[in-house]
Amino acid sequence: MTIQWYPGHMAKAKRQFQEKLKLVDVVFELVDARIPYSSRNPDLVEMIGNKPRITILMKSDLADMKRVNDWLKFYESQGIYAISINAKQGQGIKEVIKLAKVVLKELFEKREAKGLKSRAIRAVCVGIPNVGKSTLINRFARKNIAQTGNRPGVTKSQQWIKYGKELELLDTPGILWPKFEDQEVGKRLAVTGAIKDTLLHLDDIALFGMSYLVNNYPGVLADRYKFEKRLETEMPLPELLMEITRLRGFKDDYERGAQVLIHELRDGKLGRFTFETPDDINEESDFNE
Ligand SMILES: Nc1nc2c(ncn2[C@@H]2O[C@H](COP(=O)(O)OP(=O)(O)OP(=O)(O)O)[C@@H](O)[C@H]2O)c(=O)[nH]1
Repeated sequence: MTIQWYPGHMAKAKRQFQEKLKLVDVVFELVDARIPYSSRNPDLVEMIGNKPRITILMKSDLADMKRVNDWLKFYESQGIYAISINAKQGQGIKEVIKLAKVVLKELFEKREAKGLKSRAIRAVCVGIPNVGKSTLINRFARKNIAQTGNRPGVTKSQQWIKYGKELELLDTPGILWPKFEDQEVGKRLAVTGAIKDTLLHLDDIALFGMSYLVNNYPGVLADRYKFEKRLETEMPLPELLMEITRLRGFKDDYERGAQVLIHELRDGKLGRFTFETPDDINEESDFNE
């Protein structure tokens, strides 16, 4: 599902998320490991205030692990708890819980010192559309289908998913909008499939993806579409896209060529890529503000 965001939508989404926030100890902020900067909502930090946050880099099976590790180091340098997982295959779920326990250790020790009954950690997922919120929630749910049901003071529609005795997760996530701060961010969101193709021309997305690959992952396009590697730099990219279209057997159907290239890129058929590095954005943003 991709939502077109309007001010009314944004205000409502914010309100709904703030209601959920009241119920939890920790927020799982989901971002796409291929675009950890562009897929975050910069308003989140202000929205959650002092509440602890863990940033989860989703879809790491599609991302460039070297760059993902650079991102994890970057988060650490900023004092942000972060972890990369592959929710589709269920990898990293236990590590998320382990990290949540570390993050909340002090808070839970204080509760104990006050003589409060021990209980599971309560969490909520939040992220932009398509980032993998439902996939992650389902991963937690499969472990223990039994839901805790409604609890006094909890809105009827809010259900908790229990993961053993350790974690309770709200079964509905917070949904926040992506911010199209600039063209570049918009293109990164489009190339990974976070926003509707109709918002940008297909060939613009394809050409952006191709240019990124040629500059950062040379040889990948040539290997996939079986042309001479030197063409990646010698041929203007629109012509190269035309060539790829022909090589794929679509004659001069440039749109179809662009579409297939984008889909193959998104699905990981060309390899694993990350479209931004901490160095690209270091000066643009503070992740803690
Ligand atoms: N390769 C890969 N794909 C994933 C992963 N997690 C989710 N996906 C895919 O990403 C797409 C979106 O996942 P969802 O879980 O529906 O995302 P969502 O954030 O709940 O989306 P909305 O309902 O639009 O807000 C689906 O096609 C998933 O299969 C992952 O770890 N790896």
